[in-house]
Amino acid sequence: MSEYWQKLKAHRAATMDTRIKALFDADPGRAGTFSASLGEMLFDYSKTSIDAEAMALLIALAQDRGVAERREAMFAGEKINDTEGRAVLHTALRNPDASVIVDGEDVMPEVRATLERCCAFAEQVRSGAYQGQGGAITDVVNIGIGGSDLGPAMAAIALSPWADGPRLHFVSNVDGAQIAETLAGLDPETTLVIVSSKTFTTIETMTNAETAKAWMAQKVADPAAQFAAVSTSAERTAAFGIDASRVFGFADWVGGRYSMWGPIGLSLMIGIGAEDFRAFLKGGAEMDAHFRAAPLAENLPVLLALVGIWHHQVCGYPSRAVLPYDQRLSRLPAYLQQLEMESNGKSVRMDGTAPATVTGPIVWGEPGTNGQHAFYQLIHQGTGVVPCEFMVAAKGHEPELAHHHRLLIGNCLAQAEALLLGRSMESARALMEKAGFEGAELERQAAHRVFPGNRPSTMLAYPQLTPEMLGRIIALYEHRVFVEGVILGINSFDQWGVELGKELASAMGPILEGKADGAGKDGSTAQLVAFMRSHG
Ligand SMILES: O=P(O)(O)OC[C@H]1O[C@H](O)[C@H](O)[C@@H](O)[C@@H]1O
Repeated sequence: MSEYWQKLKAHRAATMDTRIKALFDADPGRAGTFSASLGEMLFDYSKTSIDAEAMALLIALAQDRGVAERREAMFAGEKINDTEGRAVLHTALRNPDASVIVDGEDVMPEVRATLERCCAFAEQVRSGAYQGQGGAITDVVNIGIGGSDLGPAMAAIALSPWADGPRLHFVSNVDGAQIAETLAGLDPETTLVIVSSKTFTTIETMTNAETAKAWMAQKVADPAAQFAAVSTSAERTAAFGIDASRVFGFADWVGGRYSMWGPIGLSLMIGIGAEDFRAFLKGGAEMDAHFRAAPLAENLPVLLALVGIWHHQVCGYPSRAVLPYDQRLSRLPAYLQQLEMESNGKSVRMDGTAPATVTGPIVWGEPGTNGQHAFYQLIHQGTGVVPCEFMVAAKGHEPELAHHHRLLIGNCLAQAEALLLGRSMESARALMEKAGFEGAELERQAAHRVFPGNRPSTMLAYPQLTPEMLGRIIALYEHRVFVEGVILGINSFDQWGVELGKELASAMGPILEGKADGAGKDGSTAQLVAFMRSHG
């Protein structure tokens, strides 16, 4: 363990009893000092126990771990994903004017050409220049899972005020319930199906794609003509029968969970239009430029990562909650669960050794104010501490409902304040006295109304959720994951942990069908197979 980890732990131990509120009392400028901004986006991490010394140590740790060097290696197209032998260049997708060399070749002409093709196809679908066999496309179904679903599905909700194209639907689960219910409401003659899969082998996606094709074939003479594909495998998309003119490729240096900036965003492009999609890319590129240029101590992704390191690795809080006070970001927690947990949920470092500290935390969340009426009880009064990452826009999209938005913001700020301040036993007693309690009963009732407070939170505030702002937010979190990964010494860009379950699942099919026996299975699995066979 490097000297900075030791120093951070020692500093935490020495300052544990200092309440965050006391840090504000001691330093009237605290909010400004422990905040950073990019244009009109403000990141305030002052409601955490990080003080000047902790921040200096965290920055020193980031420097010691080579964050700046790794960052440049990533942008330069070096093969930093070295367990898969790949570069990591999703940033190139949102910066089409850049020049990036991989294996001696400038990859950008291809990136630009694909973006142009995607945008052109999206506009053809929107304008009716491309038609279904029963007329203009009214509905688009994106079939994909994980990184081939969560990004565009999340963004389609986030950017609904910009949706002026065909309706978008997303099918990911192999559970037939989802595709059955989605297709039930649609007309095959005016539906476009986009099969999105980096590998084009994912069992869920391929099963759903075949089902959609059969559904289409019931009413349409040439079902494949109403399919498009997004994949790195031109061979497999051709084998599925999709014409190359509607196949949009990307390179293996775009990780699945980092892929919404390229052709995986095709459904979104159709929904909101090429121009607004480009604004989303622009927002991502702005965050990239900031990430590369801003000093570490003013660098939003670096600061967000260091707050994460402080809370999980130094303070030992096991999870973090993402709490967007923005109903349109309702799928952001799910998106971030893949981004963060698939990237940094590792038990091995780049060099093959075990990490010296815990790695990625559990990430969870729900939009506010809904969460307040559900799990905030635990956040306020539970025995464990959950650092909360709030986010909120100053302005909504419903001017006639500005009073709703005021309430939304009020709740968001009040929750962060309540977490910070808490309520002492003394105040709880005063409340109970007013309510007419006395003696032992007053004490008992008051104890239930105590809030420990001193619970950390951060706030990401922005003027309004626009395509550009969403691009900034997503890129901010991507780079946060990267910085945390570099500090932990792990590869944030592979996902070997998803493979074993897949292998076992493909062997389970024949056993469930009774075509293979389950000999050698553990007792529990054998019992469950028997249950499924007899009740199925
Ligand atoms: O895009 P695909 O190749 O179909 O992959 C879809 C998803 O499945 C895999 O199991 C990975 O865990 C994800 O990172 C990926 O996004």
